[in-house]
Parts: sequence; C-alpha cells; structure tokens
Amino acid sequence: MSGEFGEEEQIEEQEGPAPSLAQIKHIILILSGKGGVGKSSVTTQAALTLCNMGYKVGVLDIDLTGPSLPRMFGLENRSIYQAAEGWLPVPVETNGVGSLSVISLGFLLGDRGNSVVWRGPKKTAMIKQFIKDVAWGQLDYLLIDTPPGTSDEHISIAEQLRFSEPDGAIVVTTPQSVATADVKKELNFCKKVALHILGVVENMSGFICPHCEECTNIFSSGGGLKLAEEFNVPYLGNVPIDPKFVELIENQTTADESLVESYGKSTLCPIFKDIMDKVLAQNRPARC
Ligand SMILES: Nc1ncnc2c1ncn2[C@@H]1O[C@H](COP(=O)(O)OP(=O)(O)OP(=O)(O)O)[C@@H](O)[C@H]1O
Ligand code: SF4
Repeated sequence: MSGEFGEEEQIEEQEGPAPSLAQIKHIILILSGKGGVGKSSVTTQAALTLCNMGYKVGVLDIDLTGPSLPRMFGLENRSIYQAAEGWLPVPVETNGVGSLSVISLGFLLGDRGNSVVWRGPKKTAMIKQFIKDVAWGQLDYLLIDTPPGTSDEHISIAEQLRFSEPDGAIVVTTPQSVATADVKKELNFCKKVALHILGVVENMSGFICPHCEECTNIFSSGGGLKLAEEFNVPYLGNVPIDPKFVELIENQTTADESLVESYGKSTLCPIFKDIMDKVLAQNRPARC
C-alpha cells in the first residue's frame, strides 16, 4: 500500500491494466442517477445471486461519502488486513456456496463515523488505492458499487479502469426517478466515457406483501423499460420492494444460515437470477 489511506497525493495516469485486477474475469459497475434508489441493494443482491450460481465474487464499495456495503453484508466493525501482496478483502461466510469478499472504505473508517467529506484529489487517491492495492486473487466477477450521480468518484473510476476492460455498467433507477434528468445524465455519462451499458434495472417497482407475497404496483411502473428503449440499451427487469429483504439484512448476524443461503431461498432471488442471466447472456469477453 502506498502511503497512509486518504492522504492527498500526486495522481499519475494509470498506464495499463492494474496488476491487482489481473486474475478477475469480469468487472461490472453499478450506477444510479440519484441517491436512495437502491443501488447498494442491487449490488448486494447481484453479488449474492452470482455467489448462489457458484461464482467467486468480489465487491468493491467506492461510495466514499456513505459506504453502506459493510452493513448490507453483516460485516460492520470488521477490518481490512494488509498482506505482502496488498489489502485483503473481508470474506463473507458462504458455507461453500461460491465465494464472496468485500472492500469498502467503511472498514477503514472504524469509529471515525460512517461517512467522510473529502475533496476530489483525496477521493481520487483513495479510489486509485482500491484499484491498485487490493489482493483480490482469482475472481469470476468484481462488482463495483459507485456513489449516486456523476461525481469525482465516477470520473476517477472510469479513468482507473480505462485499460482494464470492464464488462460495463448496470444502471439502477426507480419508477419515480425515470422521468428525471438524473438517469439520462448517468446514461449519457457512460456513453461519454465509452463505458458499455449492460442494462437498466427498475428497483422499488411494486411492493411484495409480507403476508401473501402478492406484488402490488403502488407507483406506476414501466418507465425503466421506456428509458432503456430510448437509449437503445437492454432492459434487465423490475425489482419490487420486499420487506423480507430488509429483515434478511437486519437479522443476518443471528440467523442459522449464511446470508448467501438465506437469500437463495428468498422471493427476490429468482427475480435477480433472471436479471443476472440477462447480463451473463451478453457474453462479454473474459478479461483473463
Ligand atoms: N427492492 C427493495 N426491497 C426492499 N428494500 C429495499 C429495496 N431496495 C432498496 N431497499 C432499501 O432501501 C434503502 C436504500 O437502499 P440503498 O442503500 O441500496 O440505496 P442507494 O441507492 O445505494 O443509496 P445511496 O444513494 O445512499 O448510496 C435501504 O435500506 C435498502 O435496504
Ligand atoms: S396483498 Fe393480500 S395479504 Fe397482503 S395486505 Fe393485501 S390483502 Fe392482505
């Protein structure tokens, strides 16, 4: 690791693919036009789904101002250790179903609170360290959870991955936000930095009743599909609000089985399996 984390430092251009990413077959970014649309939940569920499909999965949380993945994966208060080959990602217990590990600024903040306010160069330095200095080892998929909008972090990650040939981005929206300029701005950003768009997911699309599991459309839906058609990109599917997913996240530390296993039995798992099947069916070339 070069220097103390978060120190402002001179940013050199990445001149080739980062060696730390050399053994990763596919890299997927998760983006959203605005906050609170469920981007971290989509990242979490995409990871749990790929893991249930037997893949080796890594998750990188570059939402530096509000890292939420340690909580999602039940890894709060865990630390990142440094080995000779770099920072070691924090493993998630899977009981042998695939494998899953996570890197987030949340692990480095400790009791300094769960959010930071940094200027652009400091964020860029941190993202560069996350790309360069993590010993991921062999992975089938690395999922990168980004902050909302098209901020410094997006520009940094696009620059850092310029030579690393990511598969592309999954763009998350909600039925309410599809009409806003934010999602279109995100899709235009992808086009501008030549980041392939794997597709659009409409999250919080309907509500699954916790009693009878019937799905009711409490807001209008279908906007995500229209947006995908307008931008000529794949539509990956709708994800309803499922209160049981929130319970699953909250109760995982006291549950008898791993989060990966309990998610595998949840109502949202087949919905996400369908979404990830559509991503995998695009047969993006493996990086190694
Ligand atoms: N489909 C869903 N069913 C149930 N709860 C959901 C769903 N999607 C998101 N949530 C809940 O909504 C809240 C916000 O979701 P999340 O943190 O994933 O959003 P985000 O877009 O990543 O937010 P931020 O902009 O703060 O990074 C979380 O508590 C999450 O558990
Ligand atoms: S969907 Fe069915 S079980 Fe759920 S609240 Fe409505 S009527 Fe009751």
